[in-house]
Amino acid sequence: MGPHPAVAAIRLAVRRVLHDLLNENPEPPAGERPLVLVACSGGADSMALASALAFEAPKLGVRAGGITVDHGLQPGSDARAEDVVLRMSALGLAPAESVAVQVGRASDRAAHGASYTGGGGRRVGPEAAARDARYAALDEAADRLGATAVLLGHTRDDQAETVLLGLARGSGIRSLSGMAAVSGADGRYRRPFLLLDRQTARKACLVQHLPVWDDPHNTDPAFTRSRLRHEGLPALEKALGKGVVEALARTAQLSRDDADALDAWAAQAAASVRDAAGLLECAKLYALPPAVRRRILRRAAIEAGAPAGALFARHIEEVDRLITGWRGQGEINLPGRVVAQRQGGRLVIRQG
Ligand SMILES: Nc1ncnc2c1ncn2[C@@H]1O[C@H](COP(=O)(O)OP(=O)(O)OP(=O)(O)O)[C@@H](O)[C@H]1O
Repeated sequence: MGPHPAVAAIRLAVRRVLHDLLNENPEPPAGERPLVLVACSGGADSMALASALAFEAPKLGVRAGGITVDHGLQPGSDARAEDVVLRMSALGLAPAESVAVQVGRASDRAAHGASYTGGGGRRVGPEAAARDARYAALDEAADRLGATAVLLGHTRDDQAETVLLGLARGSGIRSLSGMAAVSGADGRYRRPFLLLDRQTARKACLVQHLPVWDDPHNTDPAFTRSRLRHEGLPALEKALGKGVVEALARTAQLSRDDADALDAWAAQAAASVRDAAGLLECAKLYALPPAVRRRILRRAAIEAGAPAGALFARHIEEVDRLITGWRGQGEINLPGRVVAQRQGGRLVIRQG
């Protein structure tokens, strides 16, 4: 008898990613077997992922290890992290490690010297600060251990939530495109479960008798994502039907393809709208479709020193009005002390 369908599904998802990794890296360094790590919180999604990696990796000549990050946000989190390490070891993952980070202040350092500042020192909320600290620690662990990839347990449900959060921000199709299946430096992070629903991951843990830890943050209504998970999405499903999660995940994929195409178009067009001195020509910008023009403006603002995370759609719209709604406006102030100004048919964006 084959494995339970949920177990078969999680294993297939991981096998596909391992095949991709082996195809991309046919020659592992110094003839060693490649190492793939799972980032495991001890929750159902990443425990299911850990079990599937431990099962599939040896069959493909891949070493499988696991890292759990102790954010130190709750009393006893260190003991829980050690417990996750034991569970990962019991699955056969080696190395299996916990890495402690401190979340909260920009001066904090993750263990082993990894640092986080929330991307250029921008101000971050508690959820984002924990995430930044976690990725810094995972990056550091992957470098130190020479791992080819780090697997993350985000599911289709997480993807649907991310799309809705992007939709609510109102900042264009890039923010609707959710999480990428492949991301990070050299495509280090992989999300094998992005097309798999959370219930399947949970079921796979249940039938394999894997104990899972439910993060109290996931049900705490103080957190936006938790409210969305427990109130927003169920209400949408009630109003629109059960297919909503799948449709939102599909929206993510379609939006990502569109956003990538528009980014590529904008990158090409950016050169053709500059004069010999490299300044942006307003008439040429005016002739471009708004989606392409705004991308060029955004890129120019970032190149001038505006921090990407602080640059919102409304900033770019204001700069765009210097092109499309010119009535002699003055300078537009952007984050990072960047100033945009129209001067004699040219758009000048520079740090003031
Ligand atoms: N403390 C942690 N240590 C290591 N990896 C983590 C940790 N927290 C999250 N991750 C990774 O990030 C993924 C997404 O985490 P998140 O908390 O957003 O979602 P989740 O649905 O609660 O996942 P899980 O059920 O695995 O906890 C996890 O599946 C895991 O791969």
